Amino acid sequence: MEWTKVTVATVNEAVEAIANILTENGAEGIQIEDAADYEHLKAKPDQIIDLDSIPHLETGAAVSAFFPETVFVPEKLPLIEQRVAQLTDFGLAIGSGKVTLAQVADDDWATAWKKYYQPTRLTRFLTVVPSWTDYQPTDEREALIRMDPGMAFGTGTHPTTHLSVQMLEMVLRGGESLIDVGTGSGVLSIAAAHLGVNDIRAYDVDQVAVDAAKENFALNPVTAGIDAHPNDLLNGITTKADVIVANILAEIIVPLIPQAKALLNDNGHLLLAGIIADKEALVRETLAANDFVVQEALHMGDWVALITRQKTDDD
Ligand SMILES: C[S@@+](CC[C@H](N)C(=O)[O-])C[C@H]1O[C@@H](n2cnc3c(N)ncnc32)[C@H](O)[C@@H]1O
Repeated sequence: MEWTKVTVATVNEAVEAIANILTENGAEGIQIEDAADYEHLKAKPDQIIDLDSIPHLETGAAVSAFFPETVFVPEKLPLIEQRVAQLTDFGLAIGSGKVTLAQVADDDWATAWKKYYQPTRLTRFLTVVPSWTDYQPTDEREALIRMDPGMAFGTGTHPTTHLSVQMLEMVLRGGESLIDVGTGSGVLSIAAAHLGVNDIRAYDVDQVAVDAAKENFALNPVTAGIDAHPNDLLNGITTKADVIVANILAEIIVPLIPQAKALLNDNGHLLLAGIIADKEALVRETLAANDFVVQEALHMGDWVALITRQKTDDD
């Protein structure tokens, strides 16, 4: 079968939003090349991957989407171009936003993105591993997150996911309850289970993500019994949790903050990632207005992640 490959030239901060636009318009696979990821990989001496084997960009980012023959892509293009251009209304830089088309054979894209996705050590104890490799832990304390990302965001190697897993490792001690808002491929729930959380609820507004998360939970013995559910943020959720984690764009985090305030147990933590540096002030203002204090800020490239908790009488 032949596929139409639509590539949008962009920059790091718009990658996720553009991938969403392409998926919503019928793409059945997404491939992301991001110079920021490659820079990040280059900086990590403990990386397991063969860097020379990775196709990469020197600057900027490119999001490619693969459309099956059943989709007439030229008809979709004006809408895709318009929606990409509108991302600037949300304060996202989109780079050139130039859209190009190519015809590719089935095997080309299936193997291209898999080649780019290699075992990656996210923290000292957690390594994310594509489900089709037979990678084994190098020491007894290394736990594996096995993933087939399918169409959902989150191979586990994106800087915002990386920061989220680091926050989980810093905050969790074992035995907590946790809500994963915007679970995507389920990677953060799997990480949380490895770190000892025994009550996990995973939600995503996108049914494709919910299905991918369920499949990935089944791939990992540690999350084998856990379910994922469709839900918009925390609307309608009434059961409290010790930790709420969300790796979503800042604009979506803002309405989440008051919801999280109502659903956190005493001494609980709200962990926020997916915040581009320009939006950090907006998120911090909303946190302060809802009586959260920022305990720690983590940075990777232009991305910021915040470990927060409710204010106490001692603050
Ligand atoms: C950046 S991805 C993060 C995926 C994964 N948690 C990770 O860290 O790799 C953001 C996810 O949030 C989901 N999302 C976006 N808006 C949402 C909303 N209003 N409610 C729930 N999920 C949402 C998207 O569908 C996407 O799967």
